[in-house]
Amino acid sequence: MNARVPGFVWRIVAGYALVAVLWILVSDEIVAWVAADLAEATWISGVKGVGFVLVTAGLLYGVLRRFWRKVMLHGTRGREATARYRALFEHGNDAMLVIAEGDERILEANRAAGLLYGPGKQALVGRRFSDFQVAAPPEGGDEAVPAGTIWHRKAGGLRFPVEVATTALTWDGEPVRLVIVRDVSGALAQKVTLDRLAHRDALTGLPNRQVLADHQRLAMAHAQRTGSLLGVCFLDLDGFKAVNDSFGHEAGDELLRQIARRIKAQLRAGDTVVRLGGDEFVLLLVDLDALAECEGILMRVLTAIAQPVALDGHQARVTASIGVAVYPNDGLGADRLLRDADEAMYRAKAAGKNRIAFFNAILERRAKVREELLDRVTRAMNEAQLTLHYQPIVSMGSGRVLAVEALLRWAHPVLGVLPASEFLPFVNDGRVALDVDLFVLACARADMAQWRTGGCEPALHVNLFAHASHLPRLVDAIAALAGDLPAQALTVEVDSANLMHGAEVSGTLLSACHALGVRVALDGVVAGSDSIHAMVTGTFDEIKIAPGLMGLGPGASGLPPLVRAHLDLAAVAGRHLVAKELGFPEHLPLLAAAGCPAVQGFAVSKPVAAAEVPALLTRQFAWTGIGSGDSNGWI
Ligand SMILES: Nc1nc2c(ncn2[C@@H]2O[C@H](COP(=O)(O)OP(=O)(O)OP(=O)(O)O)[C@@H](O)[C@H]2O)c(=O)[nH]1
Repeated sequence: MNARVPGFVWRIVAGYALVAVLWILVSDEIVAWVAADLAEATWISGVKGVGFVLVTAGLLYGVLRRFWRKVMLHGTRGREATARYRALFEHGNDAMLVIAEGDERILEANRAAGLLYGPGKQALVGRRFSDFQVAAPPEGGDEAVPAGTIWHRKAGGLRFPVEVATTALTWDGEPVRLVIVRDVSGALAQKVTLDRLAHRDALTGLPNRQVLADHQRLAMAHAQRTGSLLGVCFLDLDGFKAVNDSFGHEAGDELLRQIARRIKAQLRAGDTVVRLGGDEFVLLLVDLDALAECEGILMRVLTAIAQPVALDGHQARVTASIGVAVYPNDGLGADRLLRDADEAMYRAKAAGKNRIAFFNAILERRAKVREELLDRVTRAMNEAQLTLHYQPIVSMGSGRVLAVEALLRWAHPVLGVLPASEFLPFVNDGRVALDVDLFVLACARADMAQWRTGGCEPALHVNLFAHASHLPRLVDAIAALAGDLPAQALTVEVDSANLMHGAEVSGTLLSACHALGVRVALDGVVAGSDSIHAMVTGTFDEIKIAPGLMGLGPGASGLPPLVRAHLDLAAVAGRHLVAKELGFPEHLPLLAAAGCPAVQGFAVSKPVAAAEVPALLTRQFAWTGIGSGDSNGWI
C-alpha cells in the first residue's frame, strides 16, 4: 500500500506554521501600539488569543471537511471500480485466471475458465497453470496450422488451440499474473479450411500449383545444404482423355483421385507430389544420392499407375510419361528446372510413353551449340562463304583426270578456310542437310556452266547426304544437274555410314539415279561387309576406299591385306575402285603395282578453285616412279 503523505498536507502545515510564527512575532507589537493602557492591552490580547483559536479552528474544519469528502469519494469510486472489474473478470467470455508469479499456482479463476477447462472454476484453484499446456495433437501437424500454436488440455483430455495473454499485477501486495486464455479452435479450423482451399487441389487433396514454388525452393535449399540431389519430375498421364471420353468426366475424376493416392503411396517421407491441373503432376524427390535412386522410385510410380483402375463397374488403364531434371546437375533456377523436366517429359512421350526421360544439361548444351553451328552454316551459304573446290580423280593407267570431285570449303571470316570435314559432320542428320545438298548441286551446276563456256566439260562427282526424307526434292536437283551433262558424267557419292542407317534409302536413291543416267559411288569405305556386298552385287557404280584408314601408314613398304583384298575383289568383280585421301607419294607405286584403277588425294593434287579446273583437265599426270626408286611421284 502507498503510505506517502500527499503534497497538499505539507503545504497546509507549512502555511499554518508560517502564519502562526508571524502572528506571535507581530501581534504583541500591534497590541502595544494600539492599546492606550495595560488594561486595554490585556483585553485586546485576550480577544487576539480567542480570535486566533477560532480562525485556526475554522481553517482546520475547512481542511478536514475537504479531505474527508475526498476520502469518501475515493472509497466509493474504488469500490465501484472493484465491483466492475470483478464483474468483468467473473462474467467475461474469455477464461481468466490469476496465477502466482513463480510456481504458476492458480489463485483465482473465472466462470469461463471453469467452463473451458472443466469441471468448474473452484476445481482450478490451487492447480498449476503450466499443467494445462500439452504438445500439438498429431492432426495438429497439418501444415495449415501456424507454427507456434499453443495447445491446452481440458479435464477430459481433449486438446484445443489457445491464445494466451498475461499481465503482471499485485494481489494483496504479492506479484501475480492475470492470464487471459482464448480457445481459438473455431478460428483455426476456419483458417485451415481456407488454407486448404487456397493450397490444396480440390479434386485429389494434393498440394496445388501455389504450393509448388515454396516446396521447390525449400527442397533446393536442402539439396544445397546437404550436397544431395533433388529430382524435379514432371508427370503426365498417357491416354487419360480416352478415359474421359469412354466413361465420362466423373469417372475421369475418380481415376485422377486414385492415381494421386498411388503416386503418394510410392513416395518417401519428405518427397512431394503436386497436382498442377488436368492430368499433370510434379514430384519433388529429395535426398537422392544418385540418378539410379530417382529412377527406382519413378519406376515404382510407373508400375503403380499402370495397374488397372476400377471405375464404377468398369476397368480403365492408363500409363504415365515422366520427365526428370536433376538439381544441381541441370538448370539451376526453379523455373528452369521445371521447364527442363517438362521438356524431358515430352521426350518420354515422343519415345513411346510409359517411360522416364532424364533431361541432360550436357547433351542439351551440345545440341544448342550444334543448332548455332547449323544457323551459321545457313548464313554462310547465303553470304557466299561456302564454295566448291575440285579435286581430280586420276587414272593410274593413263595419268589423265577421270573426273573432278566437288568438295565444300567454308571461307570462315574468323577461322579462315575450313575443309568440309570440320563442319559437315555437324550438318549430317540436321535440318540443314537438304539445304547443303541443294547448295552443292546448284554451285556445281553453275561452275559446270562456266567451264562449258570455256570449252571443257569434266565428269563430276558430288557428295550428298541424301537423307531419306529429302529424296524427292533432291532427285529433282540431281536431274537438273545431270541434264546439263553427258550420260554417266555425273556421279553422286554417298557416305557408307549414311547408307548403313537406311538400306531402303540407298535402294530408292540408286534406282532414281540410275533412271537419270547418274552413277552412284559408295564413299568412305573403311572395311566390312558393306563394301564387299556392294562390290559383289554391283549395286554401286564405284567404290571409294581410304587406304590410310585401312592401315596404310607413312613409309609402308607393302599394302595392308585389307587394301589388297578390296583391290582384288574389285578386279575380280569388275568394279571401278578409287583409292582416296592419299597423302604420301610413296603409296602410289604400291597401289599401282596392285592394280588400283584410280587415285585421289594430296599426293596427286590438292583441291583447286573452280577457275583452275580447266587447266587441271589438260594436265597429263605422268607417273615417273615405277622402277625408279626414290624419285617416285606424279609430275
Ligand atoms: N475428368 C477430368 N478431366 C480433366 C480434368 N482436367 C483436365 N481434364 C481432361 O484431361 C485431358 C488431358 O488431355 P491430354 O493430356 O492431352 O490427354 P491424354 O490422352 O493423356 O494425352 P497424352 O498426354 O498425349 O497421352 C483433357 O481431355 C482434359 O479435358 C479434370 O479435372 N477431370
